[in-house]
Amino acid sequence: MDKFYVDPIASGGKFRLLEQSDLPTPDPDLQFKIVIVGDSGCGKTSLLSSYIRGSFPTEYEPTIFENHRAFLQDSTKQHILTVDLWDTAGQEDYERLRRLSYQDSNLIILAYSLAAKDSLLNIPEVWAPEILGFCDKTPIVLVGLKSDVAKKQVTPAEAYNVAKSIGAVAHIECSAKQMYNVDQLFNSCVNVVYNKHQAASRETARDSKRFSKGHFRGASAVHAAPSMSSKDSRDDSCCTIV
Ligand SMILES: Nc1nc2c(ncn2[C@@H]2O[C@H](COP(=O)(O)OP(=O)(O)OP(=O)(O)O)[C@@H](O)[C@H]2O)c(=O)[nH]1
Repeated sequence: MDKFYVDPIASGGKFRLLEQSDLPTPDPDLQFKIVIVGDSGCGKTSLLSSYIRGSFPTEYEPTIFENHRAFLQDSTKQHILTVDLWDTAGQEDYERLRRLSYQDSNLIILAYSLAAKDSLLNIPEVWAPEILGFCDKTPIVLVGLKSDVAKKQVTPAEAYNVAKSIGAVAHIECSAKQMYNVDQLFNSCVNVVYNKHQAASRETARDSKRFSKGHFRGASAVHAAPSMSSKDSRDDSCCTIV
């Protein structure tokens, strides 16, 4: 069995993280929000630091809440994406605050530590139900952190089964400490949000073409329009807390 998998929606493009100093104008309609959640101490903050700053934090400080804005360019250099990365608290004390983070998210990175079996067991027990409660249409990427540890407590088969059971679009192992697979993880995540956005734009363009050609004239148009709009709202992966 493969250690990792990446569904087609999480692959295809290559996105390069840009320095703030050489930043061309970002595309205003290509703005995405990615939230990372998982057990306290599983390595979420270190992963984000490793990706954005290229450095591994030496001290552990429990996160309450933190945001990072990243700009990425696609390989054709036609688009600049704005990606807001939301770091959340794994600690129970900050549960209420964390739950506010899910609003309008385009993707959830659900993290566990390869050095702590409980953190994987908590994926279906704690984290998947919490995510489903707030944004049941938002895609999930499962990530196993601390892949550098000598004694792993999680087997590839166990992680694979959990990933499949929660419907994750990808499962990847990373090490923030060794910078292993970190760029690949975020590239997959950005592919998911970008591919979904492009698919939705193509759908909208097709719909307006059909309307402009008059395909929805007459009685059938009255029925077709509402069902299309309800499908659009189901396909929109953002979640809203009410
Ligand atoms: N060996 C190893 N240790 C890591 C790695 N990533 C993080 N750690 C260590 O794990 C501990 C917790 O890391 P954090 O990134 O702060 O964990 P967190 O998930 O953000 O924790 P909370 O803020 O409490 O939710 C720290 O002592 C890190 O040094 C890694 O890739 N390998």
